[in-house]
Amino acid sequence: MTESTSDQQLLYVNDQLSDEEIQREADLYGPLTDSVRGLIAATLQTEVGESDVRRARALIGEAASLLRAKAIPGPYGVRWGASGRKRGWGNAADGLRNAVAPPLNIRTDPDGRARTDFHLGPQYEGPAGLVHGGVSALILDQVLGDAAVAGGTPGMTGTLTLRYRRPTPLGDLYAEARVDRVEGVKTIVVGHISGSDGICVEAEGVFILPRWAREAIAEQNASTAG
Ligand SMILES: CCCCCCCCCCCCCC(=O)SCCNC(=O)CCNC(=O)[C@H](O)C(C)(C)COP(=O)(O)OP(=O)(O)OC[C@H]1O[C@@H](n2cnc3c(N)ncnc32)[C@H](O)[C@@H]1OP(=O)(O)O
Repeated sequence: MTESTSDQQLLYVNDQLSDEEIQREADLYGPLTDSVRGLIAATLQTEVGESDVRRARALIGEAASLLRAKAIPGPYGVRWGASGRKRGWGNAADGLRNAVAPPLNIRTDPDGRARTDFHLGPQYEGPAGLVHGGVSALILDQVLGDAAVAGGTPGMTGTLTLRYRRPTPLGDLYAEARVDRVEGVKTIVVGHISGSDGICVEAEGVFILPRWAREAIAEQNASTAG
């Protein structure tokens, strides 16, 4: 195992928070994230005068100092509470505390399906009025990955193949994914993003349970059996 792999594993933490504490945190930080999302869109769209822009900068600086007065030193990681409820709240695609992430609210089924109705505002623009292709890839990576998790075969993205069939308009969109097949440690998932005119982007992903996770599971199984 490399040093960076073991560093990464340290960011998977069971912090034993109760469901009530987790909900309290979600109720506190979710609206904060939404406020910052609003700020990102306002920053992009504002046409106020120079002095108001300067004043806004000062206010944002003040808010950032207030929040940084007590903060974790690095990434949020992935955390589990006492009941097993998972929080990937730093996730760039759907983290509850990450204002860069569009609010995806992905729903899953245990048969390996995931879907989400979502809205992409002007901050996700690539070509004029259209969704940036990298943003579509980000969302499909997450939705396909969540389908693999839901089906009981989680993994890191090994390969993600996309076909951009038609331009994806900003605004209200839908994405879905399903596990197509499992081949040993590889889970092959297919999915798409669609807009009001139909499917815009199709995706196929190969999700692989990494070697370190396979070894950890094998060790755990051996110690349970012994
Ligand atoms: C707990 C685990 C994490 C769970 C995360 C849940 C997140 C949920 C949300 C997720 C959404 C967000 C998700 C993200 O953003 S994940 C972030 C983006 N992805 C990465 O950073 C992955 C980086 N790569 C790796 O970590 C390793 O290379 C992986 C883990 C992919 C394989 O390294 P490993 O050492 O394990 O591989 P192996 O040599 O034993 O080979 C095993 C098998 O795999 C086949 N193969 C190998 N590489 C590839 C490839 N690139 N495409 C297709 N196939 C590949 C290989 O031929 C063999 O097949 P077979 O011979 O058996 O047929």
